[in-house]
Amino acid sequence: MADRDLRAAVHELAASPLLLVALDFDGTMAPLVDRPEDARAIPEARAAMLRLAGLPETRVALISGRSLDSLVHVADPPASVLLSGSHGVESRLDAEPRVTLDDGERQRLYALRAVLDGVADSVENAFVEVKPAGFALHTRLVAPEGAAEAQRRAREGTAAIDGLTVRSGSNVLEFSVRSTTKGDAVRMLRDFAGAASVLFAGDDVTDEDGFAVLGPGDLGLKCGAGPTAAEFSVADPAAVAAVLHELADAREQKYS
Ligand SMILES: O=P(O)(O)OC[C@H]1O[C@H](O[C@H]2O[C@H](CO)[C@@H](O)[C@H](O)[C@H]2O)[C@H](O)[C@@H](O)[C@@H]1O
Repeated sequence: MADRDLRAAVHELAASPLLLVALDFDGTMAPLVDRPEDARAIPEARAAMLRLAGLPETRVALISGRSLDSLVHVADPPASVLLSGSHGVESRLDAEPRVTLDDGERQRLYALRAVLDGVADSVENAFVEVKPAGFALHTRLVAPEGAAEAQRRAREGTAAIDGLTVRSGSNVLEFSVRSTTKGDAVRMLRDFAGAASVLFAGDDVTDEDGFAVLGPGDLGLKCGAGPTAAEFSVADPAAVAAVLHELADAREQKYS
């Protein structure tokens, strides 16, 4: 870690009373890969997550756009790690998670599925990922013109369905019948943990909602290039892991 300002901020954060370390998964802990089910945290990031989760007065959370099931599959977090999935729709907070959709939401979900399946079936290598309150149309393996066309048709075909939240991510277009964001997830997890300070790390456009709700005493860490509301940016998941290990070192000293 070469950035002195970031190092100073990490050491300040380490001195906080109850600390929440909230981490996005894909692109932040894990490099992006072709098939969502193959993504895994790099070993250094996983080790940092486990170190921090074992420290006193420190809660670790994963905040992901993935469904909880998918997040658990790829991240394999210990039970003490708090989870927020589907962009804030689902959560696992020291207890079994559950999402119950109302009738209207269920009907919108069926209508959504019909449109997105139609698009994916007609575009080679496009596929739909199922989540409890929505779907992700993946186009990473589709040729660029085909990907743009698939996303255009998906937007057009779902335009008549009320109350949808549509998010564009990395080679993915996501649709949800709920409008929660990662900002809602950060707020909820901060309250649940009773955290005095929060570190939130993320890489994608949807993580900007999480950075936007951070305040004084918190630390926002963007992974990768591009405009961001986060206070600091680092290059890649390895650099995120280095920051997390620095935080764990400093926090271990505080409690030794
Ligand atoms: O909030 P995150 O944890 O960053 O999740 C965002 C989306 O991640 C997954 O899709 C992305 O990663 C895949 C695996 O590397 C990649 O194949 C895909 O192109 C990316 O968009 C996940 O599949 C989505 O459900 C998440 O919303």
